[in-house]
Amino acid sequence: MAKLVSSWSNGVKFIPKDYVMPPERRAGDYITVCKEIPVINLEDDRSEIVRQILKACQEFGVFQVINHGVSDKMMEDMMALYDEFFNLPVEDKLGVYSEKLRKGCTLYTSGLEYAKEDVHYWKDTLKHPCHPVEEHSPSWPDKPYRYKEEVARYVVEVRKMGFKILDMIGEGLGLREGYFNEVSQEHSMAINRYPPCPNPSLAMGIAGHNDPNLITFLQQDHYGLQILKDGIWMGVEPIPNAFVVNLGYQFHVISNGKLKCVEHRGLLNSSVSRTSIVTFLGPNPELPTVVEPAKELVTSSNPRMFKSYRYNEFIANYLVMAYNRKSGSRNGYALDPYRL
Ligand SMILES: O=C(O)CCC(=O)C(=O)O
Ligand SMILES: [Fe+2]
Repeated sequence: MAKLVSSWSNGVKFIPKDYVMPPERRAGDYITVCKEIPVINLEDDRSEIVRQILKACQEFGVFQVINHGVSDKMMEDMMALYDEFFNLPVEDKLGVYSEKLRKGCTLYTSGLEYAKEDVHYWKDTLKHPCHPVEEHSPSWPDKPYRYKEEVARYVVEVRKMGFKILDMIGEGLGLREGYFNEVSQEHSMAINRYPPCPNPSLAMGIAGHNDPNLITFLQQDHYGLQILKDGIWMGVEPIPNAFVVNLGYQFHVISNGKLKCVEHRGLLNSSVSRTSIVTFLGPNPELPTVVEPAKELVTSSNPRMFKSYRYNEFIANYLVMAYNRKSGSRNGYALDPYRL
């Protein structure tokens, strides 16, 4: 518990040695904010939105949405809730704390397994499954007392928005309605907390990665999220109450390479705590759900790019690779075993 960055870093003037990244794992050069990442208004005309979303997925694999139906009040309340959660006394968080990521509701620090890391990340994360709410909410934190009620409402609203966006991507790709039902059964959340860091250029919040799932919806308060595009790291502008939507590996496979999945990372700042509230939709990692390129998207001019595989096997393999990943490994390496 004492290992949580949020419980020991307040007021520290220097970064402990085991948080100093070797030079090749630091942020390095980047473009602070990329103004080209599309911001899509979900109250526009539907066919126009479908066109914009598809273009964004083809060019970037990421976009932001505004007027998405999740109320400003709900989003602000969620940020306030997590601020309170991470500031709770240690005793109140013990019930969910673990030294490594595990199934179910977990509060952990740094990467996937603190004890095995040579250098740690300046981040704490609360992660839990969300859907069906009645099944999972008993495992969520007991404090703040309003946690279960507020998060349950957020889960419902984000889910509505998520499936609406999935429908529109499906329509843009020419897939039948409900195409993504099987591959979006798992709905989980991760709330990342990056306390202020006395020297942000030496440490790292979360290293470059692709999300393994289908699609991710991220709410952020301050700057820190960056994407890798054409070999250059670029910041994603924090727009109050917008969601950043990024595609995970499964979308790249199902779209037969037509849509990009984007590599991204999280940087730190020296003055404020940053929080990201992240919702993941994807296949259930426990089940042998088959993932493969949609038959509609395989043509003689766009031959099949990936073998079919079972998602539970993919995720087991992904985790092994994530644990063993060397810095600088190529974007998309986790899909290599399945490429044709
Ligand atoms: O905190 C962020 O902005 C990025 C978090 C993220 O990429 C993740 O939780 O998968
Ligand atoms: Fe991510």
